[in-house]
Order: sequence, then C-alpha cells, then structure tokens
Amino acid sequence: MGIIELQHVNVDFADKKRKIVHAVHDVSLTVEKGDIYGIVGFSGAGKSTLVRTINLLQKPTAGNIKVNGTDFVKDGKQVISNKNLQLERRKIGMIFQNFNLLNEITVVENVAFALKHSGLKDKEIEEKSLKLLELVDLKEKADFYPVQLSGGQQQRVAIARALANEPDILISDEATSALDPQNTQQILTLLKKLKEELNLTIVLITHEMSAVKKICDKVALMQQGKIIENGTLRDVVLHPKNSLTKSFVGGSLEVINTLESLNLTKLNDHEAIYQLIYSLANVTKSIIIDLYRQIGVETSMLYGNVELLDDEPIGTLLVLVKGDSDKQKQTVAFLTEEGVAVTRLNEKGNLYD
Ligand SMILES: Nc1ncnc2c1ncn2[C@@H]1O[C@H](COP(=O)(O)OP(=O)(O)OP(=O)(O)O)[C@@H](O)[C@H]1O
Repeated sequence: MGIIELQHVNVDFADKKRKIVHAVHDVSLTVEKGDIYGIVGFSGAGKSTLVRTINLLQKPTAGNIKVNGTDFVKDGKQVISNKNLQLERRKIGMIFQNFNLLNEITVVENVAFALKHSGLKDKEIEEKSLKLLELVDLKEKADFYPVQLSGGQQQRVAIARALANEPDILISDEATSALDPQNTQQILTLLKKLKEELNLTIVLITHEMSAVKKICDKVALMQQGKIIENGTLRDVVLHPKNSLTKSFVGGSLEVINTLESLNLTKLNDHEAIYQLIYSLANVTKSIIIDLYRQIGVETSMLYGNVELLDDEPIGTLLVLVKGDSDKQKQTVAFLTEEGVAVTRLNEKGNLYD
C-alpha cells in the first residue's frame, strides 16, 4: 500500500466560455513511503492541479484518494470529515515557487506561525522554530525579515515552516523554478538530506527534468492532464517509451539551446540528428567510431553531457549522422541494439515527424 494512492482521479474545470477543461484526466498513481517522486511536464499539463488533490486543496470530480492509510475521497465524494482533513493536512507539508512567506514578520516568526495550533507553549514554539531553522542551516537569520534574504534562503525558511508539524509528506510545487542554478542545487540537496533524516516522502512537481534527475527515484510525465509515462527514474531515462518522454529526458532545453545556437539550416535528405541516451556502464565502446566502422556513416557530435543518476553515469549525446535513409535505419537499429535510447530530432531540437 502506498502512502499516497490516487485512482482514476479527474479534475474538470469550466473555463470562461463554459467549456470543460479536463485539467486532470483519469490519473492513477501510487507513491510509496520514502519515495522522492517527480511529476514533470510542460506548463498547463495539470501537475499543480493533480498534487493539490492530495491534500484536497483541489477537490477532484471523480476518483479515489487515500493518503497515509486514510480515505479522503471515494468515487469523487469526500469521505473524510473537514475536521479530520484539517488534522491530516498537517501531515502534508507544502512549498511553492514564490515561497509564500509573510513579509511583515521575522523569519523565526514565519516558522512559528505554522505551530499556532500545535498546542505548544510560546517558549516551546520558539525553541522548535529555531531548531527547524537550524535544520535548514539558517538559524543565524532568525531575526531577519524575509526580504533581507536571498531567494534560496527564503525557500529554506519555507521548508522549515513546511516541516514544523512533522509531516510525513512534503509536496514541492515548482519550489526551485524561481531560483538560480546554484540555489536550485542547494535546495534540491537539502530536500534529499531532509528526506533521509526525517524519513519523508516527497512529491516534486517541476518542468525541469534536471531537478528530477538530481534527486528523484521515480518520475511521472504529464501531458494534457494525463500521466503518459511513469516508473523508476532509471527506467524512464534509459528506456523512455513515449516520444514526449524521449525528448524530455534528454534535458531537452540544453539540446534545443545547442541546436538554436548552432543555427543549422534545414537538413538535407541524407542528414539526421539524433539524441542518444545511455548508461556509460553498459555502453563502453565508442559508438561514434563503431557507427563508422559497422554502418559506414559519418557522425559528428553536436553536444555531449554526462550526469549521475544515483551514482550511475548516464551520457547524453546529440549527433548529426550523414547517410541515406537505408543507412539511417541501420544506424537506429544498431544503436538500439547497443542499449542506446535513440530519438530523432529536427534541426530546431523538436521531435522529428
Ligand atoms: N481554477 C481553475 N479554473 C479553470 N481552469 C483551471 C484552474 N486551474 C487550472 N486550470 C487549467 O487546468 C490546466 C492545468 O493547470 P495546472 O496549473 O494544473 O498545470 P501545471 O502543469 O501545474 O502548469 P504550471 O506549471 O504552468 O502551473 C490548465 O489548462 C489550466 O488553465
């Protein structure tokens, strides 16, 4: 049994012209205790709406929702009392892109605010808030105001506040999207550390695959309200099935940026661009040299990158292969046989169709 179980969840909205928008469409998802589960997709895919159903900030129109062993919704109807829901919500912390801190009170008061209904005495609340700030390495800023802190520091305050009621689950809704790369790394590393120290389960919504690759063990890809692919991070990265997933897992942004900066003119019939993703442990030979030797195609490298997925080095290459359509077919077959996930792209970095 998962700590979060969503079954056939739908969320429908009526837009201004009373047209129904299926923001979440028949989503079933199980998050196990201790997972860091990434939910990725482009803007408008339905990620926020989906995770807001976990604590019923968003009521679903259909489906079942069970969290921490308690049924929240059955067949689209709320079956938990509002009073119990309030208690259950305390076990689900949330952090957001814009931090949502109160600017007129200090950092420590922001954290203490979450303990208002905890039944603790003022002194205990203060002590606990300071401990939480220590946990996120920000105790020295306790008496500062949020505006006096950097974005990354403000997010750490928000994390301390989200952990105040000792939740089992932490939902991170684009928590690093407003941060620079260095702060993003720090926050992601902190989330992983907190998960281990506090035995948390984390649901991380993001449009950045790089964030998922850094800390998640599992990932689901959303498109137009549906989960189009999910599984362990390794499986989804190395064996993507859906074509959108294939372009997403390659860190499509860097690939697209590279192609934009190369400003390639339209390719001729004998040229094709491929994104190749593979585990360096499994693909030890030089595939570019082998392509020349075995298939007789000339391959130029346009972009290359190695990332660690849970300590396993994963390579991403962007290559331009010259050869007629027969040779291109042989190239794809050879690479696939070698265990490389191959995705053909056009000169703009989008999926080739
Ligand atoms: N309250 C609402 N009323 C009407 N439509 C909504 C409402 N909330 C979301 N939507 C629509 O539902 C769809 C999914 O939105 P959602 O915010 O969940 O996507 P997202 O993947 O989280 O994107 P983003 O990262 O941009 O927030 C969008 O088409 C959005 O316009």
